[in-house]
Amino acid sequence: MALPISLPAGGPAEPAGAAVPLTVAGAGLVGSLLALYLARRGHAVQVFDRRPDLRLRQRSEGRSINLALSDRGWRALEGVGIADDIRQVSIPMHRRVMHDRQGQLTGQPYGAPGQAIYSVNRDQLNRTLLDLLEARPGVQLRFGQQLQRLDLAGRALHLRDVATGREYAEPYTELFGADGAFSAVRGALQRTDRYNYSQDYLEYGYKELTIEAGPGGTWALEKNALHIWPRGQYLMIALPNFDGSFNATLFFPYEGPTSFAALLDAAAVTAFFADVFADAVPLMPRLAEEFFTNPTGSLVTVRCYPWHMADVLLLGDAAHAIVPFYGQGMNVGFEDCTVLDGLLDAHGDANWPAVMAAFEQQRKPNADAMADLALYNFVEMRDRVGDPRFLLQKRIENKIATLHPTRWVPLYTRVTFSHLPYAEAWAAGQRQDAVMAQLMPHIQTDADFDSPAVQARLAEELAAAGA
Ligand SMILES: Cc1cc2nc3c(=O)[nH]c(=O)nc-3n(C[C@H](O)[C@H](O)[C@H](O)COP(=O)(O)OP(=O)(O)OC[C@H]3O[C@@H](n4cnc5c(N)ncnc54)[C@H](O)[C@@H]3O)c2cc1C
Ligand SMILES: NC(=O)C1=CN([C@@H]2O[C@H](COP(=O)(O)OP(=O)(O)OC[C@H]3O[C@@H](n4cnc5c(N)ncnc54)[C@H](OP(=O)(O)O)[C@@H]3O)[C@@H](O)[C@H]2O)C=CC1
Ligand SMILES: Nc1ccccc1C(=O)C[C@H](N)C(=O)O
Repeated sequence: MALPISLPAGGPAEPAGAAVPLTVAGAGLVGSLLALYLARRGHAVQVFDRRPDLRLRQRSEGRSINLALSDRGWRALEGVGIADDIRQVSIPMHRRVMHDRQGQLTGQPYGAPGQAIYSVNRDQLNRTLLDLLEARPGVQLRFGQQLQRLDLAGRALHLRDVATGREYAEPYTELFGADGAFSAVRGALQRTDRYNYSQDYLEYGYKELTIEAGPGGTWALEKNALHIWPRGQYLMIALPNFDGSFNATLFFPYEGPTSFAALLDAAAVTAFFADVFADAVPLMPRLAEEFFTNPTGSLVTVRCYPWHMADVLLLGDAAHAIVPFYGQGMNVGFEDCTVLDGLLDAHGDANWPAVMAAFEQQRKPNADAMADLALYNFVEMRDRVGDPRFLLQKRIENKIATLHPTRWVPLYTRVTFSHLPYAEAWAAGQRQDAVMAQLMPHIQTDADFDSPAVQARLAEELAAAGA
């Protein structure tokens, strides 16, 4: 294909007779899983990423090292046959464990007995996906190739070889933008007429820190739990690793009296943590060093539309970056892959315009709902989980769910342990919140739930909510 551009065409030559490949921008979690789905359908696929091959480096770069994987993500991994392998290297977290300032613990199960979210190592998951991908015929992985500009009209990628600085152009037929929250593919769509785009940064940043393993690689905190230190205006969380350590993340204001801007030296950091996270500090011997060495990440919600234009489709964080508080960002992106695969079954592998149009119509409302849910869970995690009334409310909701299992499925369960569209889960959750707002003023203790007055009220509220 002739390119209407002046840069030299380049990149590895296509093998003679090979099918024209589909192109995936980004070999992160979603790009590599998507490419695997496409390759399994018999497509030739080329994937490029600006970073070097992560399988060649010794250790991770120290950013969002582990992730919570839940049912939607598992289903997507099952679709490419690697769920069982990943399960072997993941740690189930059955409940939240909240740490108050005195080090007192309270627990809150995530779902029914046996249900859990799973802590997985980002690098390990990405490596596994890349290994599988590389083993497929017709797949070309190209690392260290940065998309600098996309020519939508000319169907051409302008790439830069990061190691050599060489810039070159390359044609594409169908392009999948899975290049993350700061997507260059999306950047090109944004410059088209009537493109809808918004980005909302929180006034908070995040810092990843380490809770060290106990003696002999044991876990110094409860292993099968996600730990939360809710402190009203900020919080710290920790997810377990296989080696006995935990990855802790501090979500903290950028500015103000209690903020990153106010903690300027090691003494200030150590004193602050000793005051507010007293039980964690003895387990964090590298706290001050890590605090000043590890980067502070920003937290952004990106909404945009359309996701599909001129043989391009956005997926994963490129289409819908959300704040991490529900532990769903990767799961949404993985569900994108399952949905796209289903649409290819329905429309056929040659009908890309129909598939891409159906994809964005189906996914956009659900991605928007998940973005709202993630912000909702921010308030829950930093503040509400520390409130005994909130924990009482959650216990009451569990009782309602046990008594009326078909009429009351908890919001967390719908989001995390189901495949219900996120928009439906969110709408049901809002109806339940309204019911609980009516009920809770009549409930001061767990036992109050059984009183005839409360039961009568519950029946009325359930009927009114159409639950
Ligand atoms: C602190 C934190 C905690 C999180 N925890 C969870 C969790 O527990 N559970 C969960 O489900 N989700 C979680 N997430 C969200 C999750 O990390 C993302 O949703 C997920 O990584 C999105 O995958 P992706 O492939 O779309 O993007 P990415 O993983 O960012 O991959 C994008 C890829 O594109 C490449 N790229 C970028 N720009 C270019 C370019 N110009 N040219 C070529 N290549 C490019 C990048 O190098 C990268 O490899 C968390 C996020 C954060 C920040
Ligand atoms: N929704 C959210 O709040 C966030 C989501 N994420 C997601 O988490 C995943 C992994 O994150 P990680 O590997 O740490 O990725 P990074 O945060 O390291 O982002 C990758 C690259 O994006 C660029 N970048 C980072 N922050 C910004 C910013 N605020 N504005 C513009 N560009 C920026 C940087 O490029 P350069 O070095 O060229 O400046 C960075 O190297 C990704 O999926 C990302 O999509 C990451 C952070 C926040
Ligand atoms: N993975 C995360 C990363 C950052 C912040 C929260 C999470 C969670 O998973 C929270 C969990 N879903 C919860 O509701 O307790």
